[in-house]
Amino acid sequence: MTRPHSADGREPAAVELRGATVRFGTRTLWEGLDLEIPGGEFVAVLGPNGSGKTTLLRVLLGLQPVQAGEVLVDGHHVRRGGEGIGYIPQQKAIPEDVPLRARDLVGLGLDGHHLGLGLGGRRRRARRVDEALAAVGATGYAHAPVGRLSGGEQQRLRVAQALVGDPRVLLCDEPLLSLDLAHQRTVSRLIDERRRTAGTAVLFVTHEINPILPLVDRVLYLVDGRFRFGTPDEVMTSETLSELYRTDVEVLRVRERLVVVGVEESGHCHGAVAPAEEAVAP
Ligand SMILES: Nc1ncnc2c1ncn2[C@@H]1O[C@H](COP(=O)(O)OP(=O)(O)OP(=O)(O)O)[C@@H](O)[C@H]1O
Repeated sequence: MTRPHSADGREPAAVELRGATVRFGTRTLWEGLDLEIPGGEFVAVLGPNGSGKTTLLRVLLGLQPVQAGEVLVDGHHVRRGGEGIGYIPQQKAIPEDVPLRARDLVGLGLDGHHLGLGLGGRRRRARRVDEALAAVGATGYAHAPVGRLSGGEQQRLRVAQALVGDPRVLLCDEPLLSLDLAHQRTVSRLIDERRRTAGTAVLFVTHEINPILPLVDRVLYLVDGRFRFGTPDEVMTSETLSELYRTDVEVLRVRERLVVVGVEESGHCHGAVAPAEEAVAP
């Protein structure tokens, strides 16, 4: 894909939203969203259930139209099936009878890539798949039927599938769920390495910022149509979160971890403790 340059010859941002607005019927999910994310940046996308985090990823994938504004990936207006994006979707178990081996699933991430025809092309493709499997520690089950693998094993394959095509932008929807601590570290390290060596921009949706906090350059925090975009030090403060949630929220730093007090969420917590648990913070 050719990369258009701006008038001053600079490379375009990996991701750019200008005044983007999404509405479902009469409900405005968010409006006037401006984001400019250069290659190599790691952005955590936070917010309570239903605040529109997954919808933002769907917008970037060209699966969800915006009602106003512009959305560009690598300088091109997004379209469904566009190149250059790797996507780790929110986890759903793969049905047991899906007739795919682990390496076939990873290979799907190369569909649409032109690696050449004939034996040479097939070899290049196989090598890329082998490397991606090895990177997530999945070589040992490369030939297993995917439906028989555990949730964590399947998740590592999704990560390999998203990375195998060398994406310019990597969209991750809670990719650490159901991974044990060792594999959470493997996967975060892999994503971090990719953005450092290949300049891939990362948008990482999560309810739990602490495992990735050292990697995060900026945070996009969405709450009920309001949003804030900035460094963790700018966004993860009592003042900013109290404004966003329109209630008193306290952000504490405890041994390099962020503890958000006063925000109750159903389902998950992003380093948050509900008021009844406040005393737990050591
Ligand atoms: N196609 C659609 N039509 C109508 N409403 C939709 C559609 N897609 C999403 N929504 C609504 O938009 C809101 C945001 O959904 P989204 O999945 O983006 O939230 P989220 O922040 O990722 O939530 P979670 O943390 O629970 O995963 C939800 O209330 C959802 O029901």
